[in-house]
Amino acid sequence: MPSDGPARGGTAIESQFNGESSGVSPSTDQPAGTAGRSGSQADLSGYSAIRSVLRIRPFRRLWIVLGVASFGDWFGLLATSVFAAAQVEGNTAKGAAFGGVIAVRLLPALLLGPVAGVFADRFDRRWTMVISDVLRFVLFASIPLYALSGASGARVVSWAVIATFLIETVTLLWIPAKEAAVPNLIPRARLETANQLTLITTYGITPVLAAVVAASLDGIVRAAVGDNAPNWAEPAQLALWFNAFSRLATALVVALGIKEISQVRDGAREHTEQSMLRQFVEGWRFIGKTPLVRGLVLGIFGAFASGGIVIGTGRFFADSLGAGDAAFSLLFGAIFVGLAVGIGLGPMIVRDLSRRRWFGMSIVLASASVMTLAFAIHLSMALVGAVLVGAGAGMAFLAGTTLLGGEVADEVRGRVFAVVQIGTRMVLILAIALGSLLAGVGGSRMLTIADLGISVSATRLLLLAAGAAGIFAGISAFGQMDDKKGVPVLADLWGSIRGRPLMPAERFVSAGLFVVFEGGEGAGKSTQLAGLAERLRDEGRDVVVTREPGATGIGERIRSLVLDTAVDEAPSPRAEALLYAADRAHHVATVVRPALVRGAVVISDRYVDSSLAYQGAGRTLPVDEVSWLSSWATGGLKPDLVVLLDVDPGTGLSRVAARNQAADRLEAESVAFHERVRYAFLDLAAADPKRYLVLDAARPADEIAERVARRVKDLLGASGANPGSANGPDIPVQSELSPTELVTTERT
Ligand SMILES: Nc1ncnc2c1ncn2[C@@H]1O[C@H](COP(=O)(O)OP(=O)(O)OP(=O)(O)O)[C@@H](O)[C@H]1O
Ligand SMILES: Cc1cn([C@H]2C[C@H](O)[C@@H](COP(=O)(O)O)O2)c(=O)[nH]c1=O
Repeated sequence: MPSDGPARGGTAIESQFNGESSGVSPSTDQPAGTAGRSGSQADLSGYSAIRSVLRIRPFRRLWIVLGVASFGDWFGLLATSVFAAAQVEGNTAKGAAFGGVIAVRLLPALLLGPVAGVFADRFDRRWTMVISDVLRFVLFASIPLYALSGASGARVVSWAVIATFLIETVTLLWIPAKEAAVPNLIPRARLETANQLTLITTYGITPVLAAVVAASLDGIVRAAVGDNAPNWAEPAQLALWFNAFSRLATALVVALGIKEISQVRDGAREHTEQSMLRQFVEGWRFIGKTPLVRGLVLGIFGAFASGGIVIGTGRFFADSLGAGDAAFSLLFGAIFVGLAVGIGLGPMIVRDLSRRRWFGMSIVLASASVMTLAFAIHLSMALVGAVLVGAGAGMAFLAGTTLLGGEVADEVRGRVFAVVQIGTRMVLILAIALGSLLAGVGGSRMLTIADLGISVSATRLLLLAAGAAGIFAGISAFGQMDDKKGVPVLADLWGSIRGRPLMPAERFVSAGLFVVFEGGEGAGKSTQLAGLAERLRDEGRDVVVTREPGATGIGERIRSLVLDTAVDEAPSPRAEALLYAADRAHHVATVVRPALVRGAVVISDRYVDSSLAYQGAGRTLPVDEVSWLSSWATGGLKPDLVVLLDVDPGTGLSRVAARNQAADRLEAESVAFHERVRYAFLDLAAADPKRYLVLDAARPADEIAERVARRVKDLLGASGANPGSANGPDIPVQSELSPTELVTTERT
């Protein structure tokens, strides 16, 4: 089986990029779930992202030799099987020889796999790779050499089987060493692109190329040397020689050209002091105890199990559609097309979606598509389903490998990869075997429901069950790994596709209460806010009175920029929205949050809703964009209570005019503008009545003050906000944005 999988980068060693990294510094402290992505990465187009990855010399060299070796492996896989079959006479013997070589390739993983990862974490990975490749060179070359020695066909096949077993055993040591080493060559930000590149090379380009070359090799050889070609020029033997020398080339390049692979970090050195048994046990313990890794492993196994069922039942399924072998090949091809689409285009589609979420969602997509196959009544439906199965599986594979590389520590990476690699093989083989066995045994029954004749076949029931199991695995993986708990999944996906993923609320513990006064011009906010503060202070509470814009030094300057008509140049609507957001970000970070943490009652004259009403409805900017901006600026902090003083713009503006001060830039806006603002406020309140207290601002000020005080008192009773203490209570009170409320677009 081709042995070079994706690169799983995580921690980069800066010195490796000297002169070649185009100044991108590696990052080791990205938040969970973002492995493989960063702002800079997201900004790069697919082509320039690939170019920037290939500028990293050690990775470029490795990618080239791995491409050649992968071609050699596919070529070798085809060749060894055909070669073995060619050595014996009769269909049964040929079939046994062909199948024997394939089966023997899978066997070592089952027997020796569990210890392979320990080698990768224990010994120098470069030399593990080099020695493994030299051994593989010798073993691959030994098969055609033995055939040339004149040994009987049966002996040659026996040796081919033994050599293949040994090659696969050595490969088991090589894969985890390579997988665990490559992440150290690539900065996290470029990991996903590196994985795309290696996956497409390994599972897309090289197998196709190998199949084409294998199919045309016979003709090429005959054209070159005529019909009496010497034994060594037999296509199968040539393929084995190529496979052998490609491994020698890999060994040489890794030994002499990619010395960076040998670099070991301190943590890894400590572990080499442990016994192999201890390291082995610790590897399993790590997988069992770490939710992320557990989720990844479960998800990958689930996806491979449903994939295996699809492959195992493929032929029966094609028959159930009334189509034959051609349909089976088409379906198989459709899955590969889907895989390529998922791996190649997936990241461009989902953009900055959390990779942890993407992983679970992709498994659910693949599994749901498996389920739809069960209901396909026409080949065209089945083809669409098969493309989606492939796309989901491809995206899950890419996300999973990137996450494993980016978030599993270097010192256990080899063991984790070994478990994944062995587990997937076992699950795949079992699922294929079980799928074809059950589909064959189960046959198909015709049920008549009402007047409809419905064919219920075991194949379709199996597909249904596999899809359901896959969905279960995907949802479980999602639950274990989710790094944006509570943020609505579909809205997050949709937002990400549009370039605006939702953010989880920033973690912080509030011990206070956050009250905001909102309303149009002259509604009486300042009057009410001052009254409430006074009452609370009289009760001995720690009260912080603040406002937007202009509560801080920076805020004051922003206030002047947006409102002061003496500043000649009026900001454009988008600039205005950004300025308010900047004021808010600074205000929340330096005034509001610290006060809430301390246990104070924070009362603010205006907050996020003003932006939604004025910049959104008033200036007619897209409200969801303004909302996203504010969410980002505040880290998702929402008030506990919004007191909306609803006023007719005519009344409010006349109160303002009575002050005999020059109108600021927004007060000077048209009545229609202020009407839009008023109704936007009312809409916001209607969408979340529990959080709002809407009062008629035309009522007497005292009456309004009473109503506000009563509501705040209730809240203070419920929240336990700290009266007068400079230190918050030990028990945190949740004042954070409830995640479902992040999508303020929904309410507007
Ligand atoms: N309920 C009320 N009835 C009548 N007048 C009021 C009432 N509340 C406040 N006022 C008066 O209306 C004017 C504006 O009040 P205030 O400054 O409190 O409003 P505001 O909403 O803060 O205004 P701005 O939008 O300019 O910030 C003041 O002169 C105030 O005395
Ligand atoms: C926070 C915020 C405010 N505005 C507008 C609303 C008012 O016209 C002024 C603030 O003046 P006030 O006398 O302090 O009420 O700014 C806005 O347009 N967008 C916002 O986010």
